[in-house]
Amino acid sequence: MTKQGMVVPVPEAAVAVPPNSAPLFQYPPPRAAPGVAVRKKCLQMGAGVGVGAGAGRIGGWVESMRASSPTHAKAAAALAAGVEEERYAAWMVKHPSALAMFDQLVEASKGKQIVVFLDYDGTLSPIVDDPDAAYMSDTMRRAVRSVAKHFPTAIVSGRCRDKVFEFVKLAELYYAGSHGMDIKGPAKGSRHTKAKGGVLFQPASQFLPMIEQVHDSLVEKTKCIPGAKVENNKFCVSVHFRCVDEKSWITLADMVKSVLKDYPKLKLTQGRMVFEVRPTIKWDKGKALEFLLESLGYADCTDVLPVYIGDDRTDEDAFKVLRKRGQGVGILVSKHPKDTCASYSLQEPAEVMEFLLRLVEWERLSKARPKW
Ligand SMILES: O=P(O)(O)OC[C@H]1O[C@H](O[C@H]2O[C@H](CO)[C@@H](O)[C@H](O)[C@H]2O)[C@H](O)[C@@H](O)[C@@H]1O
Repeated sequence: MTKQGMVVPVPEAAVAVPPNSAPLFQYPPPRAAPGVAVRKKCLQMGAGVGVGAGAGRIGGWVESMRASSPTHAKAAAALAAGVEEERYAAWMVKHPSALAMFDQLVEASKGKQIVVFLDYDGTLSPIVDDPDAAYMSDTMRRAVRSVAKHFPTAIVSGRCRDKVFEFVKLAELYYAGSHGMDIKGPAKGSRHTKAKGGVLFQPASQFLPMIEQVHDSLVEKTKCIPGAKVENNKFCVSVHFRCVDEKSWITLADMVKSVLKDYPKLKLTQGRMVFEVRPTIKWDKGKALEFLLESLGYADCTDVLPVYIGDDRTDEDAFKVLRKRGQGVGILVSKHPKDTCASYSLQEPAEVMEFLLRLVEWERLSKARPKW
């Protein structure tokens, strides 16, 4: 553990470091186990995709679109060859399971206030074809409700805030919709803060009319592509290609780019089989995390431990903030090796739920434990 209390996994057995050569928790974490070929460091995840890209970049677009599909045939072939398995094992050394490392992780939180940040799609609900049907299970809802009883808890999503609230249905949480551009406190108020419910921050409000226009143009332009779906997320727009035939991906990408060329104040990023159209303002999930910590009174505190769990490229902005602060626990939800600034991993929403329930149980027991 560092001075600031950053928890970084160094699973002793897996890394096989001689006992006294390194502290148990190091920051930044060792990037590789001896003898393991490690790929490059954190990519510029979530970086904008060139809107005015020319023909030379088309190959890049397709690769990028394919990369957001874990079931792509190429990946399956690589898995069969065992390459993927080896890569996964090496990746797990760098990003061990937050469940396997749970005891060390909570040990490092002693004396600190844990604040929990949860992405929605792919973290609390499984990824499904229809974005309107990405329901959260009742058991997951109960787990999140229990977490919020013990720790300040926020949902940080690319979705429009109202939509994500419709799915989560818990009034006691903070919600940061539109990739953090629409932040609201708990409707019921929370015992964790004196802040009354209500909108806390909407840094992109002047973009509303522009986003409406772009949404309508994108709907019109892409309606000839079977399976394409345009989603209005209030301060941003998603163009889904999960259900689009791969042969039409480039056409779809070109359509999105052609609409955006008239809007230099908007940028394009890519998520899981989705293009995200967003204002160019310097605001993202990482900024939302910092804003919420500040609202909760933990701006420059060393006695706080933010735990952020997410599965998407846009969550990387939050993982980066935790690394920069030298404080907190970033957990990527993924079954596949990905370039990430997160320190830990969980495979899927079911594991996220297990992790949340363990956190609640640990907190309950630690309160019941006599303090000598
Ligand atoms: O920040 P998040 O809460 O993870 O939101 C990111 C995007 O999530 C949704 O799309 C993703 O989930 C869909 C439902 O499982 C899936 O069909 C799609 O392919 C995924 O990209 C949401 O629909 C988007 O608007 C969010 O931006």
